[in-house]
Amino acid sequence: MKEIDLKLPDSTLLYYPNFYSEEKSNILFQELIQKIKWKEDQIKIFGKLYWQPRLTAFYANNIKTYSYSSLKMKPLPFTSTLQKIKSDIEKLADLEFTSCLANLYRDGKDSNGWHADDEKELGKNPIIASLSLGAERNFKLRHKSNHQLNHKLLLEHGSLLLMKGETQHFWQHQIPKTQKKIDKRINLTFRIL
Ligand SMILES: O=C(O)CCC(=O)C(=O)O
Ligand SMILES: [Fe+2]
Repeated sequence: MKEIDLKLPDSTLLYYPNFYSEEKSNILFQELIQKIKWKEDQIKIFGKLYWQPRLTAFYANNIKTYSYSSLKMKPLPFTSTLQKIKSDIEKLADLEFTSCLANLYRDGKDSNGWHADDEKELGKNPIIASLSLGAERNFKLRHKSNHQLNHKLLLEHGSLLLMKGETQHFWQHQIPKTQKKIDKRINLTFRIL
């Protein structure tokens, strides 16, 4: 499988543009759009409630909750499709994930603001596997101590991005809004909790 090492400092970022074929990705996209229990959540920022600019769902094979942005997500049991995707990714990454946070970006107005996946429950150097399906979106990275040090990666349909090592310690990432008229995008981030 084609592997692209982004080779950014203080990080390990590996990109697999064709983790799933176009045909397989189309099938998975349709299944996940229908079967995932997508919901709209409110998050609190400095005491004020806002709708999160995307839909989310949380799945796991344990009962550990995931907390971020004042949200506490209780897991649902993995669906068979998610379980299959999880095991495909585990073969490549050579480790086992417990949990999956799913994101649905309905259009270009949906987004995910600057953050690092550095919550305590993920451990010291978390390994996160991020699968993209549907519309392509830009993934932006910036170094925490120098925002001039940044990178842009187009996350393609059927692609997988592995974030490892000290990436979450030194870097933030985001999916910015876009003015372009674009369709839905699903992102699955597999994690160990
Ligand atoms: O949608 C993406 O590619 C990124 C999602 C993300 O960063 C997250 O859920 O923590
Ligand atoms: Fe993230």
